[in-house]
Amino acid sequence: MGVRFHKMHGLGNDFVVIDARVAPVALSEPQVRAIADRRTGVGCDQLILVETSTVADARMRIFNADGGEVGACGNATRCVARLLGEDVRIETLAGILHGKTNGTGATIDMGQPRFNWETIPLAYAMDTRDMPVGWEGLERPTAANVGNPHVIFFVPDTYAVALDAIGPVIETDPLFPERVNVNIATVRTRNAIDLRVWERGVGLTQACGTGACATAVAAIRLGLAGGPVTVTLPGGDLIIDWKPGETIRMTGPATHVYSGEIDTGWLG
Ligand SMILES: N[C@H](CCC[C@H](N)C(=O)O)C(=O)O
Repeated sequence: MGVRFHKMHGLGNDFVVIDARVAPVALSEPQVRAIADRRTGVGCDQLILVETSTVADARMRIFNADGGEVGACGNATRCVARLLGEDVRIETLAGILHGKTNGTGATIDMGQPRFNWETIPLAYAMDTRDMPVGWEGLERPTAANVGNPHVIFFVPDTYAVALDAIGPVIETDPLFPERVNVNIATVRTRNAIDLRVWERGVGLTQACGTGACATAVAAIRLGLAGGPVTVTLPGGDLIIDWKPGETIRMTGPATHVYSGEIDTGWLG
């Protein structure tokens, strides 16, 4: 008797999705890490548990590859929407999200962004539009919470930044009590942004849906862009639409690769 799962991804940000609505599944942090391991496990950036909900069509729980449970995952939300149906409401730790599937993906209403330092959260008060901090040449970022914490640096060339080196330093800086997702963005036009992300609890990913949301919203808030914004990540494009006072709409692909079964004997 094993645990059935769906291997899915959004622009290469990949997931093991376990539908636990019929038979509940409880996984410890070490078990999540074991499943996420790309050599000895199935391999994924995040493990997603789909459970029953009393307030929505289903509840989505999100676990990073390091085993930690977090509040939001944009790319996985599109994948879960495709599993659930055409027009769905998904309960998450960050609130109830509304999703509509289309041809090869989905549009998700990701809720309203938050900007106050306490909501990011930061360890002490500061203006999150232009933060008086810096790390090895990356200066004056901005921050947003879109169900999870993001710090965003606007730079001339995102691909010139050694994100694999500086990402973990910023992710674990004491300024961020819950750690943080690190976004390095280049605004190409008012409707086009290049983005790379060092994800909290994972590392470099091919795409980050909440990172694209946080970055597009930050650019619009700072007057650098106007919605809808095409955010180009290493894995491809997401379309983010937002105006101040509105909720964020994210549109992009969601791919089902295969379904399989994890041997619970191995899982321990
Ligand atoms: N690493 C994120 C969760 C997954 C976000 C990303 N995969 C997305 O598509 O939004 C965090 O710890 O908040």
